[in-house]
Amino acid sequence: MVFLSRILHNGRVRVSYRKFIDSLRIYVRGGSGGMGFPKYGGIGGKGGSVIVVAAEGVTLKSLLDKNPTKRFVAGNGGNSHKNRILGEPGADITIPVPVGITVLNDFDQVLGELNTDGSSLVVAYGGAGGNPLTQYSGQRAEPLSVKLDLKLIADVGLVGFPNAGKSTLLRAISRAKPEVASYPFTTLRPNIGVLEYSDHRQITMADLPGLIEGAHMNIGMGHSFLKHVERTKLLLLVADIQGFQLGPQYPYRSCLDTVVLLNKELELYRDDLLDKPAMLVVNKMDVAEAQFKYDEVKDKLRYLADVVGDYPEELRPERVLDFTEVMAISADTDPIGVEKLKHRIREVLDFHAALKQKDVETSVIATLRAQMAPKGPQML
Ligand SMILES: Nc1nc2c(ncn2[C@@H]2O[C@H](COP(=O)(O)OP(=O)(O)OP(=O)(O)O)[C@@H](O)[C@H]2O)c(=O)[nH]1
Repeated sequence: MVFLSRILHNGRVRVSYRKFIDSLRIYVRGGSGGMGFPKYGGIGGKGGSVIVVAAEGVTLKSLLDKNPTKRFVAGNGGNSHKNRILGEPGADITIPVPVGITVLNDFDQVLGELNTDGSSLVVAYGGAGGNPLTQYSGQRAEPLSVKLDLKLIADVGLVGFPNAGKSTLLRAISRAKPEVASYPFTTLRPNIGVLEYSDHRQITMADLPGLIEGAHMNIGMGHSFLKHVERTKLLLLVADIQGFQLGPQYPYRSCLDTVVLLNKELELYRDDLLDKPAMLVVNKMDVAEAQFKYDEVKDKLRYLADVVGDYPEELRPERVLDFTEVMAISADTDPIGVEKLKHRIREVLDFHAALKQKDVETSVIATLRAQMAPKGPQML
């Protein structure tokens, strides 16, 4: 029953993305400036500002629970008077937000990103204090609405159809304890686990809700949570060797189909996600005939470009993911395979980090050469 109530809604698959909040609109206003004092030329105090500050351990839900009105107003500047010619400045107000927040204005323009603990951004300035230019009236600050949009920061993002075993893999490879169950869409919110290595290196991995074909049309959990893989350095696709079927009235999708369809959904969300380094894990290799099925399909999985032409246009991605590696494991029963995967993930991340570093060095050298060439010694 749980399964049915989760998947059937007006005959379409639709599951709400409850409890976990990854976007919140708030209303902010800087404090008004204090009144000036014309008789003595006194200047009113400036209004306080509203500042968002990233802090570990804060969630958008805890912010909302503590501030159900979602309104944040800074203190007004003090008036100037004969004992205090310069009015006292209004108190700033700080709003603690989770690390990984992007702040956007009403036009969806990015005002700033807070990606490290303690980073901050002023979202509303206070009004100027009354002075001769304002005929000594304090300036009122305009109310603004800003959107706090959370994108998790993890090194690796798990992407797969529901039930592929993403949460099982995250449990096996890290100390995270995401919920695992045999029905689709168990994962309703992203979970993050930490992969720990013997030399204390740590790599973070995010487990995202399952994605199905049509996710871009908001089917299943939709694909909006794919924003959480935008900042990951590696996409780890997980596919069930048995394929996937949401219910009897839905088409069966083979393991290869699910990978092609995931590729398509990623492309429809943001096609530059396809440029990210990617690995593929084929899971549940302990089930009957898994090895036979895998042997049949592994080359096709590795070279998707050779097979996507066989798919109808609406399912066919225009560009394909280039997997650095395709690995077959059983997340549930093969700790050695999981350990091997853990080490490959690290090698792949390190390899791409070194490539990126080399790119940066090459471009710095090219810029320096270009700057030096006209001034350096010239051979005639
Ligand atoms: N036989 C077998 N079953 C597995 C394996 N990995 C996961 N499962 C089972 O597959 C089912 C789904 O596993 P989950 O880890 O919840 O899958 P998920 O991809 O996180 O699913 P969603 O949360 O719906 O996206 C559970 O019943 C798991 O026990 C495996 O390696 N072998």
